[in-house]
Amino acid sequence: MQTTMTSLLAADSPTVMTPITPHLHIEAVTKKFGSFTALDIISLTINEGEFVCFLGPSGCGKTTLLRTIAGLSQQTSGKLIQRGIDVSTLPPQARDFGIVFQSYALFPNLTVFNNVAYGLRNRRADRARINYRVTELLALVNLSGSEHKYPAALSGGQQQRVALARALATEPGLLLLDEPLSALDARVRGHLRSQIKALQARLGVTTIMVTHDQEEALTMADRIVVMNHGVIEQVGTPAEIYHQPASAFVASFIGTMNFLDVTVNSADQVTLAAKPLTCQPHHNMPLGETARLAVRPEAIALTQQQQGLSGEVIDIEFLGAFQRVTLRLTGADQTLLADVPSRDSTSLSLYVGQTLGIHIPAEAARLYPVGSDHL
Ligand SMILES: Nc1ncnc2c1ncn2[C@@H]1O[C@H](COP(=O)(O)OP(=O)(O)OP(=O)(O)O)[C@@H](O)[C@H]1O
Repeated sequence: MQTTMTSLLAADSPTVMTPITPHLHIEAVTKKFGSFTALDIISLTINEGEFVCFLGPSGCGKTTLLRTIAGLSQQTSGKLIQRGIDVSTLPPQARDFGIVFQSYALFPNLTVFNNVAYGLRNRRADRARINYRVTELLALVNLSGSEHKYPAALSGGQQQRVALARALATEPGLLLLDEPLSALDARVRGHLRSQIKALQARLGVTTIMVTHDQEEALTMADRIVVMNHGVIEQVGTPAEIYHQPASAFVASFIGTMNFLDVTVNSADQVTLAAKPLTCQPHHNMPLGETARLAVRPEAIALTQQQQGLSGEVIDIEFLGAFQRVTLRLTGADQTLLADVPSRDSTSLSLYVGQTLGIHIPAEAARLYPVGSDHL
């Protein structure tokens, strides 16, 4: 049980004071493989009870960071402080975590019961304690009654739930999940996603999950750490990452984003297709120069009025809840995507070849330097 309370999250609520206590400090961790830098001076604090996702494209260093936290890979420099203890040089078995890998990694020759009991036996827990704990955990992951089965007799999703129970058996302070859902088919993945999230919230165990799946990160994480080329691009809640991407990389990696060439007129004014447009205030963007304006398709409103910015519909894609409309901007060789909710599409009576007014709200339009949006 953690007793030190280092800060409070309560700014706008006088009655509810939720303590925030750091669980893990990652301090300037660098990992080199020969001359290649896989992690470049990573610093991050993960709080007690948080669900944090490391998200990024293949090769960005997220697995290396998770393995370094577990002690399965030794950092070249930097420190790891867990609950106030410097664990930087401790071997994995001396660190306080449970881990679930992508490949279920269960012992094939042990029953479900014995797989889950494994860590407890290693710690010489008594028989009654083991029975109680394994029964409790199998109930938690909805696998009561499977005690005597062998892993081969279970589905992928069931095996991963056993792996989760096994990782939690010794009540670790930290749960590490290394792409735990990526080997499963989409339906099982969706189901297990909500099960893991509910279990984590119920147990309150600090959890770090590595994923390259943005939807997984957005739906499961309290905070997302977006990584690219061994550095952290942004740390934030799913809403912050989605609505206020700190870099063009984050903007292009998460969700669908339009990037449009504009000319910078002032701190919050640009010209797009010869029309003035207000955007979020920016800093350090040279006036008179070209920049990239990022705006999400769902933020754009299409209208029958054609004053101001307009475009010709060149494609309409039906996606159920909304229609994704591709428009070519009038007076510019640029296209953009706009999502029209299905309930609004009738009033617009959309058709290819039609010219429509395009409204881009200032709060949804952000500027980035040219060339920075490439993944
Ligand atoms: N043992 C190793 N020796 C040399 N290079 C390595 C080693 N392990 C990882 N790397 C390199 O470090 C970089 C980061 O690898 P890492 O596995 O952390 O990426 P990742 O973001 O988890 O990607 P993926 O989703 O593909 O696993 C990659 O370029 C990888 O090739």
